[in-house]
Amino acid sequence: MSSLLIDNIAELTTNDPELGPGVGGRVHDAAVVVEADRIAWVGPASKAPQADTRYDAGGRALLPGWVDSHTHMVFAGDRGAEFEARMAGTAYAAGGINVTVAATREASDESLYQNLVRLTNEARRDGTTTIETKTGYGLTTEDEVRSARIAARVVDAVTFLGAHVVPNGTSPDAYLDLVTGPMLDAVAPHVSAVDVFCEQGAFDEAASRRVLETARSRGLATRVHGNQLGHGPGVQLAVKYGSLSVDHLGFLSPADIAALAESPTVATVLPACDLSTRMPFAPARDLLDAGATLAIASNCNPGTSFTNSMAFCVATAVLQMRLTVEEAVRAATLGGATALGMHRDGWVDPRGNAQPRVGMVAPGARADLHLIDAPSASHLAYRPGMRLTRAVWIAGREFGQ
Ligand SMILES: N=CN[C@@H](CCC(=O)O)C(=O)O
Ligand SMILES: [Zn+2]
Repeated sequence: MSSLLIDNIAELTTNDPELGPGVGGRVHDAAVVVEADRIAWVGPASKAPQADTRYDAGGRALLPGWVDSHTHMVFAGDRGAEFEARMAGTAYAAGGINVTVAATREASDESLYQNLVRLTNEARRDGTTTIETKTGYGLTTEDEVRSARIAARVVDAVTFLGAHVVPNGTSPDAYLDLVTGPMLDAVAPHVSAVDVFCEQGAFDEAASRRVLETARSRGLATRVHGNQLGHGPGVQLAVKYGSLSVDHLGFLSPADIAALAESPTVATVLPACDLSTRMPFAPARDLLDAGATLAIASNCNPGTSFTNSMAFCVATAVLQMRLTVEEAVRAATLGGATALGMHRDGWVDPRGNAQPRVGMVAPGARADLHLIDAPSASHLAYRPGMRLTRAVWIAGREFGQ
């Protein structure tokens, strides 16, 4: 088994309190040894063991790769005109999803696959080493299974979002029966979780409850799109049903924040989406101060957030949501891993391979690393909009820049 020593690291973010102080577990003048797909050793460069090969980090900062725990990247078509209208004053509404549904149904398998590969390559080049994506632009049994199968070839986690919106020309009751019945049966073998868009114009409290209850009764993990466009029951349902995460969170009551603070359900904020829809920023500061586990994700999709730049999301979370750099980096790495249940060893990827934990740089973790062209992680927010990625390793292999 060949080993790689990365040394001359000015600042290493480990996210491991046993390795360094603060929420980032930072180590200065550090080195890391990678063996095959895992981290074998982490510590001060002066104590680093020998390895087969050496990479000189050149006094730069090394971080865990980004874990993007919320995207919708199996789609076709473009909604630039809708975005332009929104910037001219038209409010975002859930109904826009059906525009992408129509284009996605029309697209060939190959073009959906190629679009997903293009988007995931963009993300990986920019330091994202773990990617979740959702179905939800097919909304027939055949199109949802197709989306899940295509996603399973490319990403690390696939979530079934048949309950995204009621497709045009279908009755809400009939669709709910389908999405909690035959459609779920057909898609379940290809996904690791079920999501529901609990919002006005999508699925109300009773319908969302039924989606979550059915998924739970089948032993599937759940997630919720909640409290995006207004106050609503999304957070409370996610907590009640033990969902892995509830995502968006622009409109939270004190009781919602308290519920998340006391629950293992991860609060996932989506700063690029808040910006791109001109909605209020989710109260990430309040959530952290209350004690909730926080994740930051891109929500890359053609309607509300057409970016997969986690660095942009982190910069926005620092500059606009009042997080410290360490907090934002942790939320975009270990926070995302927790939201996906990948912060522990042994999670199974869509190809059926058991994987080591992600989201930290610690012995035994997957060797997912992101070297930036800066002496410290602070530059991610200090130099907003700059592409700082210098090198990326995914499971120990360097990803081409
Ligand atoms: N909110 C629901 N789904 C996506 C938007 C999908 C779309 O508009 O196409 C989201 O997370 O923002
Ligand atoms: Zn989403």
